[in-house]
Amino acid sequence: MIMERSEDPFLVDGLHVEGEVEGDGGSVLTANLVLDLVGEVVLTLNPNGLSWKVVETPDNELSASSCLGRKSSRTDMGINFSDVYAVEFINWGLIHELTPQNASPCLPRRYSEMYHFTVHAFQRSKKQPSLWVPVAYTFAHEDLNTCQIWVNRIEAFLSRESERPKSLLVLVNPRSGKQSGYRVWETVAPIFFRAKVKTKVMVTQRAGHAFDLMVSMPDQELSSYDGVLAVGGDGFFNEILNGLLLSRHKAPYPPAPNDLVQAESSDTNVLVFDSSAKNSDQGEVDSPLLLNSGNNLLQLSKSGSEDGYCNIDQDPYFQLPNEQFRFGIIPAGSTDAIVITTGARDPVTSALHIVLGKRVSLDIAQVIRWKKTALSKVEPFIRYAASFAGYGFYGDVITESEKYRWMGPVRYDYAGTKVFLRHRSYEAEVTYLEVKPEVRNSDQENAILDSQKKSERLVCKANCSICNTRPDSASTRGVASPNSLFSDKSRWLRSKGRFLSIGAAIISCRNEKAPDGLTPAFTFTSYGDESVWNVDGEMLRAHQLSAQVFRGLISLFATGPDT
Ligand SMILES: Nc1ncnc2c1ncn2[C@@H]1O[C@H](COP(=O)(O)OP(=O)(O)OP(=O)(O)O)[C@@H](O)[C@H]1O
Repeated sequence: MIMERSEDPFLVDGLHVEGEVEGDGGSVLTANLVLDLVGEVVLTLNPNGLSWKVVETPDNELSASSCLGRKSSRTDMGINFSDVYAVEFINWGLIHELTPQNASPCLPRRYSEMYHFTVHAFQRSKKQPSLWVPVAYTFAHEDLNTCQIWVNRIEAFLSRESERPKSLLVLVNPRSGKQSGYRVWETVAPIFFRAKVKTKVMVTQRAGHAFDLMVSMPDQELSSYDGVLAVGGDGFFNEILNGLLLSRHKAPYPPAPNDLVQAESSDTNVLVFDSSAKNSDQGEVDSPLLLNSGNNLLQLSKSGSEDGYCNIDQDPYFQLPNEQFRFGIIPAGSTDAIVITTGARDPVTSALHIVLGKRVSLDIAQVIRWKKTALSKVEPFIRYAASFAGYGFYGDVITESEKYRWMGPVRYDYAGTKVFLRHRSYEAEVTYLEVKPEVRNSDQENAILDSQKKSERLVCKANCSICNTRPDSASTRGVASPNSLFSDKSRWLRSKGRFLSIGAAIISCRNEKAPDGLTPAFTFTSYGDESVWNVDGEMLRAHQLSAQVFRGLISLFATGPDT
């Protein structure tokens, strides 16, 4: 390798910024620049990122970086492109060039005027590593051209990070939490601006507005975005999720409770799913989308899909599951359960994860209300939930808490305590699919045991190796549906009696501790008339209901620290 040093301020060894990189250590570009608050540094760009070394002069022995909370230049010598979300050319301006020796780091230092550019990245909060905070490094040089070349080269490397979004639809609920949705958006908007992510921001005017927007948005327009962000809480995210999925997700329903008839079997717990049985209310469904489960099973068998997922009439523009289109949440609500289960509850951390293009697959439950009261006709009504569907205690808490919305987030504590003290129980009948443990090889078994040792509460938030290497990995990457299990008559179990509560939490991807424990489908009949379900913070009144989980149905911009 021939190393050439020219009059050019850059030392270039085997430089191919747009292509393969050759050379010792892959160094691409090196130059002397001034790092703001530090002094002169030798800055090097390599395919993975930037690194710098302080040029030792008597004047810059000490860095004053601690004034801005930045690590000392002596320990913080580099940054990976995967952690850089923007580079900005700032033009001519003041640079805090040197810290006089022995001076207090926070005293004014020597200023120079130069051209400069800023590299924006994140660092983990020292107190709470799951929180990310933005950090900026400003480099300066007297020559305009030098700065521009650095900016162009860094931008070229950043543009290779193909997972990062370029265009997002942002829906803001001004009423979220303590009425702070818009303020939260204003806090994080500069991060998107710097990262050059185009945002179309819509502030909702009323409850249901986000739902209507998503339902009516043409698929072509939807596909022009890399994702949709909810600036709000779980209820608001739920509106967006439902607005998007309701007309676009096409799959067979789980069986209605009516479709499950008791088997003439000695085992009274075993139920048989009778796919030929006519639903007593058949014919009373008017919506073409809301077919009864019998019809859906017919479609399933006609589709001939091996995995049981019925891809009927998929829209040419917006397919589901959709790897490219992601949902995102900037938490601004009262509970923010989905953000908490997938990462850190902090708007800035979320925004940084989003611009860096982090991704997790999210399991989504489809909840179908068949009957509202014992006497009502079949009224199939669909809802999707990303975190939770619960009846009994949970339904009563949401009902009670609505009376105290004026209290803000504390309403849940207040309503929860009140409902708990009532100690009610609820009569119901539940049938559910038994999920048999899958046979794993010893490596997978060991990996699971290891992760369990590390943390009892460890949750798999990504398309992790264990989930991806499971024997049924095809069905865990988004095409999963328990429909293929519906016809397995031996798997339906029934439970009848009084319950304090019935709930199902849906957690992103899979919990490694219980990969086989997630009930993929259940049906429910209450003995009383209507019961209230809490479906991701929305009240759903139902007498008969069934639900199924679709694994990895949507992609989410991760907000988690470990993704
Ligand atoms: N402009 C608006 N005015 C009044 N209500 C709105 C408006 N926009 C949205 N909403 C409604 O506000 C409800 C609650 O919003 P959101 O989920 O953001 O906050 P939250 O209830 O405080 O938080 P969480 O759901 O996490 O407990 C949503 O169900 C939505 O329908």
